[in-house]
Amino acid sequence: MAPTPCFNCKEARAVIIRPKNRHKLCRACFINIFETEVHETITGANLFFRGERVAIGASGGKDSTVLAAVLKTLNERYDYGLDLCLLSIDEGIRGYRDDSLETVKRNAVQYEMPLKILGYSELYGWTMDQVVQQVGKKGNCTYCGVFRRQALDRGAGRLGIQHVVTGHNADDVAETVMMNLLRGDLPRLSRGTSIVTASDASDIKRSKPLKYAYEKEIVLYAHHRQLDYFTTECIYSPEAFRGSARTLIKDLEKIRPSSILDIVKSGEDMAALVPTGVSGSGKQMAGAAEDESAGGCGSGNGRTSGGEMAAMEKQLTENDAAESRETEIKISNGGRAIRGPTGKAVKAQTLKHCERCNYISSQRICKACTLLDGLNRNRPKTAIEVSVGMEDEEASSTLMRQMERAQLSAT
Ligand SMILES: Nc1ncnc2c1ncn2[C@@H]1O[C@H](COP(=O)(O)OP(=O)(O)OP(=O)(O)O)[C@@H](O)[C@H]1O
Repeated sequence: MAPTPCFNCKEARAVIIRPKNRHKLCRACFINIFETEVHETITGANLFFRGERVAIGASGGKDSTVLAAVLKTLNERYDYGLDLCLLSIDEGIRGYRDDSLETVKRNAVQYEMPLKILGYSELYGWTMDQVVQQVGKKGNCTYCGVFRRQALDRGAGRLGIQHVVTGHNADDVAETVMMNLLRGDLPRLSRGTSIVTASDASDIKRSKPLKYAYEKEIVLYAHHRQLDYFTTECIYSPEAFRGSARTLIKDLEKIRPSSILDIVKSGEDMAALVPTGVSGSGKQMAGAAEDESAGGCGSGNGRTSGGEMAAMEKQLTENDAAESRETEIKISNGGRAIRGPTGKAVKAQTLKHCERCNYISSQRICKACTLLDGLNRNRPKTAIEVSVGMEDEEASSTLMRQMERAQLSAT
């Protein structure tokens, strides 16, 4: 059978069926179309200004690696004039983040971008391994998510950078829309849909240049550009509700590929109904700093039903091998109040700074400090349990330090 020509250039052989619209494309056209679409997202939303310093939230996974590669390409091709760097948060998960950070270090060399790594242990006095030891696997994603959002802001602050971009893609956004729709939280749905989250109270703006890129296309792009990225998923379990929303999105995509973008668009339309003081999108927002969709992690874990993405990556590798042999807010419509997940009418949030750490928060004490309080209260018990069986000098001095810290936090 004669090879199918590329839908775009009509010349080269098509080797990719685009997940977004089923067009058959050659490698070069697919790469070019993918990059052009991200460029259009960037220019359409006026994401950057010339001379801007931008930190790429880099986890070493496919999304942020593709984001770094595409931004480098577009910055050169269209002369954006951006000063790009990589910012990685080390959550302290042995056997996962330590390995993925090795990938980020290689990416820093490959893309000639400076890299800053900031750890939870340095910022909070806890690694995620210690948190999980204390709280168990269930619910640990909440700690990790809250800590990471703040860590990205703090990392950017230390670098004197005011814009952090993350690799959240269309699937992530659709998932957030779905989750918040199912729990009846329109303000949060609106924040998760917004391409930019920024706050009057914070210098740090966050954005998602891959907002309209399908996860499957990100994998294809990474594969066809032979990018160096880390595939292992987080060893701790994902939040069950998020996992179910993911499965639902993936199932819908199988039946109707446009579902993902349709859900994103519907989310945007619904977001438009939410007044900015409530939604927190745009520059007037409140509370987005602490919003769960803002800083990752959706956790790659459980992202796809039945490890679909892993299977796709495996298939791609196999194909390659084969190839080588070949205030109460009313909406205008009806004047009904916007309701939050508890069914109560949502009031416009007032921005404050956390009394402990000064981070932006709609509460007196921010979420991270509240979580840390709980962890630190139980620290002496953990410190003793953790150290059972540790006999060397280093172990006992670690124990002493932990005990001292626990005592300090208890006073
Ligand atoms: N440890 C981290 N350090 C810096 N940025 C991070 C980190 N974890 C997540 N992010 C940012 O948040 C985005 C979404 O994270 P999430 O864990 O949901 O990702 P993912 O879809 O598996 O992304 P990736 O493929 O980039 O790991 C990432 O693309 C990245 O930009």
